[in-house]
Amino acid sequence: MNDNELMLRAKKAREKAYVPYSKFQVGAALLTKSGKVYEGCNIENAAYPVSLCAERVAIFKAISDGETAFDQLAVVADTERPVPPCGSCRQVMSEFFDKGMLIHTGNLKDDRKTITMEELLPFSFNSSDLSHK
Ligand SMILES: O=c1ccn([C@H]2C[C@H](O)[C@@H](CO)O2)c(=O)[nH]1
Ligand SMILES: [Zn+2]
Repeated sequence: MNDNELMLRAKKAREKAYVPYSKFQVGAALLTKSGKVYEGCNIENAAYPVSLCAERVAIFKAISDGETAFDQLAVVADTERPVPPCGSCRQVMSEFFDKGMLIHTGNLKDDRKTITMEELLPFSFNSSDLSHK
C-alpha cells in the first residue's frame, strides 16, 4: 500500500459522505503499521456542530478497533488546493500520530501536498503538558 493507493481509498470513502447541509464531500484513508486501511467520510447532522470530519471518523474507527500504530493518512476533497484538515482534526491527529507521520492531502485534480504531523500542528498541546508539575 503506497500513498497513491491510499489516496484512491480516500477518494472511494469520499463517495459515502453524508453531507446534506454543506454538500462538501471529504474522504480519508488511514494506513496502520500492520497494513490495514480504515476509511472515513464526513458525517453531518441537522444540529450542525455535532457533525464529524472524515479524518476523525477514520481515526476513531481505527482506535475503536484496537489499532494504535499508524503509518500514513490520506485526505481528499473537491477543493482548488489540496484540502487542509481543520484545527479540531489536527488536535485529534496529534494525540495518535508521531511528529514524523505523513499526511497526504489532495483534491480531485490530483494536486497533492504531503506534510508531517509536526508541520501540520506545531507547538501542540499534549499529555506531557498535563503531567508537568
Ligand atoms: O478537512 C476537512 C474539512 C472539512 N470537512 C467537512 C466538515 C463538514 O462536514 C464539511 C464542510 O466543512 O466538510 C472534513 O471532513 N474534513
Ligand atoms: Zn476536521
